[in-house]
Amino acid sequence: MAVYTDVNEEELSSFLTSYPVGDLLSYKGIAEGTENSNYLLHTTGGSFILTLYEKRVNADDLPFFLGLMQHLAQSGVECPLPVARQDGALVGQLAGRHAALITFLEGMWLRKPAAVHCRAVGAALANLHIAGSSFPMARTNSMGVPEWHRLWEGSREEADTVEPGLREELDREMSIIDTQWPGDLPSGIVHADLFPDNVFFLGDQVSGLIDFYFACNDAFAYDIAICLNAWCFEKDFSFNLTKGVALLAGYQSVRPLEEIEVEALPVLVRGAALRFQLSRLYDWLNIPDGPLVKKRDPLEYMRKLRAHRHIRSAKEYGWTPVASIAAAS
Ligand SMILES: Nc1ncnc2c1ncn2[C@@H]1O[C@H](COP(=O)(O)OP(=O)(O)OP(=O)(O)O)[C@@H](O)[C@H]1O
Ligand SMILES: N[C@@H](CCO)C(=O)O
Repeated sequence: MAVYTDVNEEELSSFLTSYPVGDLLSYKGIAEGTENSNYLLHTTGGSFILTLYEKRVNADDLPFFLGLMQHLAQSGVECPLPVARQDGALVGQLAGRHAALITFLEGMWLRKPAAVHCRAVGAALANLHIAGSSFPMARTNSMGVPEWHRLWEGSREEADTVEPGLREELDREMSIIDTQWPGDLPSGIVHADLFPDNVFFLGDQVSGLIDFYFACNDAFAYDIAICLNAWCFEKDFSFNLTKGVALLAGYQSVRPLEEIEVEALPVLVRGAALRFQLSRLYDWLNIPDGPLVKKRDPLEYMRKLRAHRHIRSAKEYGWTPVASIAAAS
């Protein structure tokens, strides 16, 4: 559970007087998420999510994240709308943290997404990429390759305590990525963390995307690579090609991939697995255990990474040219 910061009723009620949301009826901490503290609020004005930003979110980035949500919501992407305070600001202060209120989205995230959901998420991702192109702000990826080195430096010495041999294996992965990571791919606003728990569904339709706190400017195909990792593996760590086909076809139904992106896909997928392997390993080794903190499996992405080593082409992830998708449908 991720409630790092407790909020009492009195301070919350006082905080809410700055927002046009009426009076507090009830609130409770949300037992999911790992980065920030989240509360579900019911007020006389409706239901909202209150987020208190914890240490990994830089306060200077909040105008970008909240402005992006506002821009995407206004461009037809289903995502929460930040609620402005009476003075127009989107960010306030609560319990010693920067805090924001966003609208509550109906729907639920899927523990076992099927191919039909992978297709829908692929299309939603491409819509986000297109809608993001008119967003005027930019943000460097704070979880890009330079940060992977920092995470690795902070984990390397103790890596073998998690699994013998991990240090040598990840040293090799880091040097492969350093030499093969592509530049100059089509880029723009990316979500950078579009895992199943960040996509809500009503039936088979996407009802909303949440958690834009890693969003940044980066290669569109890297965002697809993150989704292939997060959506298309089975519990036994085998890659489900049917889901890969569906996700990529959904994406290409909105934005066909350029050849340069198709060529780069295998190394991007491998790098995306490395990114989550490193952040989870770092957290596993460096964040103190606590009853309200859920740390994620530090080896899940290692197993995915190992599966990627055998893959050489985008076709093995399910990519097919747009013309053959059209001919088949
Ligand atoms: N707008 C929303 N509408 C409904 N529920 C929401 C909304 N935003 C967040 N939630 C709920 O809060 C949970 C945590 O939110 P979120 O994923 O943003 O937190 P986080 O700490 O940043 O987590 P993560 O580890 O995924 O980065 C979600 O799983 C969801 O249940
Ligand atoms: N989606 C990330 C958590 C950070 O948002 C992970 O599963 O490691």
